[in-house]
Amino acid sequence: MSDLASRITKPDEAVPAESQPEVDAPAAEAQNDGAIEELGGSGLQEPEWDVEVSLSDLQANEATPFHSATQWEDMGLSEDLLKGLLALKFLKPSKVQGKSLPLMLSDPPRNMMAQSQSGTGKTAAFVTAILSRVDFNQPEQPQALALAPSRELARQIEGVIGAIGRFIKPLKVAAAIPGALPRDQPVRSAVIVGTPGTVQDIIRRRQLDVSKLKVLVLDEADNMLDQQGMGDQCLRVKNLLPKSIQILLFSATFPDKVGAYAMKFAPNAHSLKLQRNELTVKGISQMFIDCADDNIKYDVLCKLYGLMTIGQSVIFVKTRESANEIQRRMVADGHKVSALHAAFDGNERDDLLAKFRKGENKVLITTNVLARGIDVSTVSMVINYDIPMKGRGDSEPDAETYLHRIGRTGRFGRVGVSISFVYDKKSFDALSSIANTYGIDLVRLDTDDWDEAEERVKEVIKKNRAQAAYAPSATDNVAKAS
Ligand SMILES: Nc1ncnc2c1ncn2[C@@H]1O[C@H](COP(=O)(O)OP(=O)(O)OP(=O)(O)O)[C@@H](O)[C@H]1O
Repeated sequence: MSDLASRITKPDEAVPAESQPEVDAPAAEAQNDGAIEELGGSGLQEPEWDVEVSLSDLQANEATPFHSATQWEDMGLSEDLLKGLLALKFLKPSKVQGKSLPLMLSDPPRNMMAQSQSGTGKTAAFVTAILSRVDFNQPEQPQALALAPSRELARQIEGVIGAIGRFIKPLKVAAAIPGALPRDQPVRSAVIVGTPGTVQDIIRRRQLDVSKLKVLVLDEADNMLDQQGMGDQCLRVKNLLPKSIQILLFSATFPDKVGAYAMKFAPNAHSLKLQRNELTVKGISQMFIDCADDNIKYDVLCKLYGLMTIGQSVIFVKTRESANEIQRRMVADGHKVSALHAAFDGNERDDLLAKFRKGENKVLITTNVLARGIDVSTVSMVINYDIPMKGRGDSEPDAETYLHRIGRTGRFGRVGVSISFVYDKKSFDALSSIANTYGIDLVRLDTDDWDEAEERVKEVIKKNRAQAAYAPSATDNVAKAS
C-alpha cells in the first residue's frame, strides 16, 4: 500500500479549480451560443466567480493543449467549413487541431498518427480533415470512412460531422452500425462512420463501394488495433480499401506495444506524440475512497448520489451484470439511475445515451463500452466503482482505460472530479500502479469526515456546471437540437 500512500495528496494540497484561468465574464459570453441554461435544480448557490470562465483565455495560454499558434483562417479550409467551425464557437484551433490539420491536409496526402489528451478536440481535427478531402460534387460517392469502437461513439462522430459540416450542401453521412442501414441497399453517402464489424459486412455484401475512398480514420486507434476481434476486423477492412488511402489514427493513448503496430498499419505516418507525464488532464481532480470491503462500496456510492446529481455522473463497473445489479439496487433504494451496456439492443442504447445527453438522466452506470470518446460537457463526476483491469484473469491494472474513463469529465478545459473505489490489496495496488504510471497525485477522500469530503467534491462540480452552461459543447448542441 505504500506506493499509493506516496502518491496521496492531503485534501488541502489538491489542485482542482485554481488551475483554470479566471477572467472576465464578457469574454466568456463571447464563447457561448446564447443558449445559457437554467442552473437551478440542486439548490446550490452559485457564486459569481464560479461562472467567470473564458475559453479564449484558456486558448491563449501556450502551456495548455488548447493553445495553437495557428488560426483556422491559415489552414486553407473552405468557407463553408470555416463557417461551421465558427458557428460552433470553435474560435481557435486547439493544439492537436493546429498541429495535425496542416499535416493531414498536405499534398500528397500522408498517413498520420496523432495523440492528444482526452477532450482536447481530436474529433473536430479529423472531421475537419475528412470534410476538406471530400469532393461534394459527388455527394453520394463514398469518399471517407471513420471507424470507432462503439456504436455510441460512431453516432457521436456522425453528429459532429453534421455540426461542423452544417453549411456544406449536400452533405450525406451514413452510420454503419448494427441495425442502422437498410439491408442490401447501396450506401449513397460521401462520408461513412461505423464500427469495424458492420463496415466489414457492408463491404463484403458490396453495399459499400470502396473504390473512391480517400481517407480512413481510426478513432481510439490503440483500442481498436489492440483488441483481438476488432484489430482483425480493422485490418480486414483496410485490406479491402484502395492501397493509396490516407490513414489517420487518433487516440489519447498509444501504449508502446500498440504504437509500433499502429505505425505498420499506417506506414510512413507523421506522428504527434505526448510524453507519459503529459497524458493527464489538469482540470480533473483525481480522488479515491478506501472502502472497508466490497459491500461498503455500494453504501459509499449511495452516499455520493446527491453529489452525482448536481451535474451529471458516469459510474464505471466491470461487468454488465454488476451494472444491472447496482442499478436495480439503487432504484430500489429510491435513486434515479440508468444503465447502459452492450447487452442492450442498439436502439435502446441510442435512446439511453440521448436521454443522458439531454440531461434527462443524470447518472449512468456503464461498462468500458462508454469509456472512450463520449463527450458530454456536463459530466462533472466519474466514478470508478471497479478499478479497470486487463490481462488474463484481470491480473494487470488497465492504465489506459483509467485515463479514458476519467476523461469523460473535464472536457476541453472544464474541471471535473474522478473518484476511484479501492477495497482490498489488489485494487489498492492497481490504483497505485496507475497513479505511478502517470505521476498522478491522488487525493484521498476521508469518509469519516463526510461533510468535508462532500464540500471538496462539490466545489469542483459547481465550477463544472457553470463552465458547461457558459460554453456548451458541439455535441451537447447537436443532442439538444435533435
Ligand atoms: N477548437 C475548439 N474550440 C472550442 N471547443 C472545441 C474545439 N474543438 C473541440 N471542442 C469541443 O471540445 C470537446 C471535446 O472535443 P472532442 O470530443 O473532439 O475531444 P477528443 O480529444 O476527441 O476526446 P477523447 O479523447 O475523449 O475522444 C467537444 O465538446 C468539442 O465540441
